[in-house]
Amino acid sequence: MKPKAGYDYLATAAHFAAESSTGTNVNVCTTDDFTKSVDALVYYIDPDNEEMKIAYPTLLFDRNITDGRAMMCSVLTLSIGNNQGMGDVEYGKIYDIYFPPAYLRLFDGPNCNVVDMWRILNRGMSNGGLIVGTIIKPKLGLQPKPFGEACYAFWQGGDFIKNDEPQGNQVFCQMNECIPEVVKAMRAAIKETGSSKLFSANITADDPNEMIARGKYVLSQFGPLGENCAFLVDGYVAGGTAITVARRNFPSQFLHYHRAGHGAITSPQTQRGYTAFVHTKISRVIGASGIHTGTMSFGKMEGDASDKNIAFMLQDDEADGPYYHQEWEGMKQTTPIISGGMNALRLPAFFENLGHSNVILTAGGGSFGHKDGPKPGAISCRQGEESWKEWKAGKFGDVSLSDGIIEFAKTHEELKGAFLTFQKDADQIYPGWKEKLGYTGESSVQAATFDWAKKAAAAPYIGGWVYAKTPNVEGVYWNEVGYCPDGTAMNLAGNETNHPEKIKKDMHTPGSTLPKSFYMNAVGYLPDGTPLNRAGNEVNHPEKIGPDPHKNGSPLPPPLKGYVNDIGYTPDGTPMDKAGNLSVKK
Ligand SMILES: O=C(COP(=O)(O)O)[C@H](O)[C@H](O)COP(=O)(O)O
Ligand SMILES: [Mg+2]
Repeated sequence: MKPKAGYDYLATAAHFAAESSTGTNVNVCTTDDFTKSVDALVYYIDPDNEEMKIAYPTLLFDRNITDGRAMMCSVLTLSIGNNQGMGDVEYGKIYDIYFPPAYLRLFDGPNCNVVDMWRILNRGMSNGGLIVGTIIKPKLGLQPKPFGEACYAFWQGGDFIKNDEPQGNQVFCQMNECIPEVVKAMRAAIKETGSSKLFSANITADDPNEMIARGKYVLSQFGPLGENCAFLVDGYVAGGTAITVARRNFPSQFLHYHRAGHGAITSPQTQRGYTAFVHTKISRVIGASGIHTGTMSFGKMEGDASDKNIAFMLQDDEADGPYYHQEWEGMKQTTPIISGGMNALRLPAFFENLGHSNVILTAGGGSFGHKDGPKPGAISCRQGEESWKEWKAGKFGDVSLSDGIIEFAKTHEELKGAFLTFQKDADQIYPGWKEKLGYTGESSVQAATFDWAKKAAAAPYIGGWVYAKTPNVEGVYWNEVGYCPDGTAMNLAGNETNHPEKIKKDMHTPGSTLPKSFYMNAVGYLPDGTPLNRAGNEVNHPEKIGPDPHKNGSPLPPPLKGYVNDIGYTPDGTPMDKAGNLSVKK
């Protein structure tokens, strides 16, 4: 904390503590002995280094009326509330915060974390290693079908996909069309790869009811794959309350804390607020399963190699912050999610700095930017971990980390592909890589030369479609294709088994395209009048834009599966096809 010019350090510090506890700028006649017992106390000052330490009696902090538990918004309202705008304070920022264990226990803490992901991925319960993940890119602008195809393509090699933090229910990619595509892609990918897959769906909203509605909808679509589904919450912009809404309403789902916006207060350029360390520590207290921790200077976002202390504070049972030693007394870990400009080439040094690879990676550009596409992009990241482990185990002899990784790349196409794709990184991190890998090309290989959508669509289905019930309807029940979690193909699942004579061929073979889908928004217009065949990512592919399927006065497309109420009877016995407005239909 720094006082404004002309103000005494101790007096300002005391005012700061008073304003964040029992006091105001003057003495008030209502203060009594009890009030004084809950004053926040300044117990240390070092004016030269602009440091002060304040002890808050935990009694000051508000508790729930529902269950007596603590709430972080109260801690923050006091510790980083009014004091941020006081006339005698130049600036004040929290660099560390300590929670006495008895008080810490009153917070929810995480219920799930990477351990659950390892279990779902059949990697045991400890040291399961890197979760190779991505973010669906472009950040916005994909419609449901290409979104599902992007998931399908990445899951061929990777484990985990998250919605990018602004993706939700945009008009061109509504949840009720997009999520089924994701589930379809997940089912097919699980079958093909024989490995489980994970998806983190963004349920952030202003309204807790909306968040809960989104969460319930997503789970209803994932069905038996529910545990493969995490919920992403933009925890800085929507606030800790949104995190708690997710933590308490969906305690069994991995709670993915995205921190977009945090730089406004945590950046080292900012003299107010609190640091990324404090922000991240708080996320464990309130129950995030995983939080973005930046890349500790190895990626594109602000950060420092010493930020590994953030990871220790999140994952260890006791750890040192810059000022305080925290005991977590068994509170589960929050898993660091490393993200922001990461790719396979940057991973080995990152792991070496951290000392382990038990973290979640989300590499958007690092996967979808790989010259050969998202599958090799994902595999290259996994190889980034493997190569570091092999180097550490001495497999390449007494060579530098950089030389060890190059050695590994000689026999691993995907990692080699990362060198060819991310040449700028390769030049910086792996000097001499071109000669050592025998690469003679001059110009940089442009990322995204790979048309993953085309490739995903290349292999046709064997056997064709069996649901030609209504020739006009391209739509199908999306769960007619895919697999149950135990690998049972949908054509052999459920009541189909009672009618073996009717069982058709499995419509999906490894590598085959996902089934055609009919989107209710494939026909129609955005509020500004843009026809949907020219909306969103379609404009990036003018060669693919088809005619607008709707003309003035033309009939609307047939419904997917009829009206739910076109069969049956009303309570007075009227058949549904004669009820309501159908009774006047000629
Ligand atoms: O979309 C991305 C990264 O995309 P890409 O992998 O293409 O760079 C994330 O939102 C950032 O990681 C946020 O930063 P942080 O993780 O520091 O909160
Ligand atoms: Mg993002």
